[in-house]
Amino acid sequence: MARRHTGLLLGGVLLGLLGVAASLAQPWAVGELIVAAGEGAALTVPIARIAGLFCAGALFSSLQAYVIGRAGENIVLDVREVLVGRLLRADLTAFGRSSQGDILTRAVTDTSLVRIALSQSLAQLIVSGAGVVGGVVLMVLIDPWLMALTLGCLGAAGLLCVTLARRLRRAALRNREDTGAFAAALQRVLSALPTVKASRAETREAAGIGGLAARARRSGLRVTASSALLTPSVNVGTQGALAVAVGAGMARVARGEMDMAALTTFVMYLFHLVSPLVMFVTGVGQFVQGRAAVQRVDELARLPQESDGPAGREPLAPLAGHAPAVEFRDVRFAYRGRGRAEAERVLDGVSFSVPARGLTAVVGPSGAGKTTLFQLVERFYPADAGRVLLGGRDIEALPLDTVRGLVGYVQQDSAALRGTIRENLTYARPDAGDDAVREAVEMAGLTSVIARLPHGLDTELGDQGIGLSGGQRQRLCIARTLLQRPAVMLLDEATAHLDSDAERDVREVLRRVSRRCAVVAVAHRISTVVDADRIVVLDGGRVRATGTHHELMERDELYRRLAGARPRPGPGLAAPAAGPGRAAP
Ligand SMILES: Nc1ncnc2c1ncn2[C@@H]1O[C@H](COP(=O)(O)OP(=O)(O)OP(=O)(O)O)[C@@H](O)[C@H]1O
Repeated sequence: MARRHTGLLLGGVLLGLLGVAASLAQPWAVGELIVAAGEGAALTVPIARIAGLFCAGALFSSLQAYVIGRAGENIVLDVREVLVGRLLRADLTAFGRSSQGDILTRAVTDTSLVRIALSQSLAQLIVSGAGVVGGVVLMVLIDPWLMALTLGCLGAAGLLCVTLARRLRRAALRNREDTGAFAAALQRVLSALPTVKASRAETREAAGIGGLAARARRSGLRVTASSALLTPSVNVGTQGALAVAVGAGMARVARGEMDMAALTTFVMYLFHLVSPLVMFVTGVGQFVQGRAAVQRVDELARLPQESDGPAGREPLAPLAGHAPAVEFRDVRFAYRGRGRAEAERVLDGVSFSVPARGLTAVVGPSGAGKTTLFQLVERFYPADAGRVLLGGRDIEALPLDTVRGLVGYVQQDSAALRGTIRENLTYARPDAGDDAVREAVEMAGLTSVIARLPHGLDTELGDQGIGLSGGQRQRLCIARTLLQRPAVMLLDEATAHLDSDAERDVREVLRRVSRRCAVVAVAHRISTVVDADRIVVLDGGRVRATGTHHELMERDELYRRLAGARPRPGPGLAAPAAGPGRAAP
């Protein structure tokens, strides 16, 4: 990515090198001034030359700082754009393994450090390195013997710096990780603040997060200690070199092996070497710290991505009428979660089909795999074996965009986003007109709710839709999905938060929608699905029975239990009796 901005970076480096050239010429110009003064010649030209070189040096170095800073901001923008794109298209299994706080730290703070590593410090290294090399070469030309002595002192300081830089890099990486852990812990509690308060866990959490902040401080101090040692070690080296150069140089002048102008020029170069040397070493420090951030950003950018499926976009034609809208054929699936060697199978040979029109309900005990079925239809995860078909076509053979355009999904936790109600409604179809929005709102039974809000459709909601009740949020999500006009609508516990009146309304909505497309609803409350055209009973990742409410009440024991009916007496199903261990309440 830095390579894309080579032009600006090279321009900045060139300006920096011009600045170096101007400052390297300054001691030479001072030497010329001394010679001219010694000979009693006119001083106007040498003084003007020195002034010109000072101004040019200052101009070039400030231009360099601006151009390099600009390249750095451009690089950060590119990195962030790519990161955001990759995060939004990340594979959900891989995404689930990362902590969101750590992702945020990498995307926000580490990318800023990347700028320093890839632009400022890199350019600083090149420019100040050139200043050091240029100065050393000129000093060798003036007096190689004196320069050899000086280099001895600088070399010792250089070795120390390399050791410190290595330590700094390790400390910086550790510090970035500790900062990420702190952010992750903070994000964890902020996203569940009401739970934290209700559990009276504020003090405990504050202590835990405070501990992580203290750990970040400790590794930050190690970074500071290593970088604080870097610059003084160069200073000691250059001061030692200066003392040696002046002492040995004066002895050479006294012996007549060197003239005073040459020694002055040499010492001035040595002074001039200090600044680029310090900058070089600071640049090394920043660069190694930035490299630690680059490594973390790079890891984030490698997050596995969802595959788009076949190239191109297939038109969102309604599904063919003759084929089932959705069909599961012997589907097996297990979540590959964090550090689980052997993932537990969640779906174990599921087969059933959903007609192109009508209401199909999926019921079953908690953990039976109902939500997982929906996740596979949305292609959030691929099936391990078997096939999921959409309108008779294997979803793996359809472009991802087409699959998600055809399928509308109202999640169990009714996700609403920060923004206005209108923005939430048109999220899946930003071009929806007012009439379409009104129709969807009406169908989802939200008209009166919105009419009571102070700004109607333009009322702002907080994070996760704060500002609406759970049931209202759920209906908002239903309206959003309706607006998308999907061929298959998946509703996960769409009536869980509704009272019986609202539930009756939503049931009516589902009935109406199911005349237009296939509706598949997961429900715990059997009352929501009694009038479903077909009910699939899922248990332990397998389809246990299918049929209408009456058929299942007749023949399926689990369904009767879910429906809250009295179990029929039969083998192995004795009516509950109070045993000796059970006390009456
Ligand atoms: N992202 C995930 N990673 C790992 N395991 C998961 C994940 N999501 C669900 N599971 C596991 O898969 C199993 C089925 O979960 P699923 O959410 O499909 O059940 P469900 O029938 O919808 O349950 P409920 O009615 O309680 O919502 C559960 O045992 C659960 O622990």
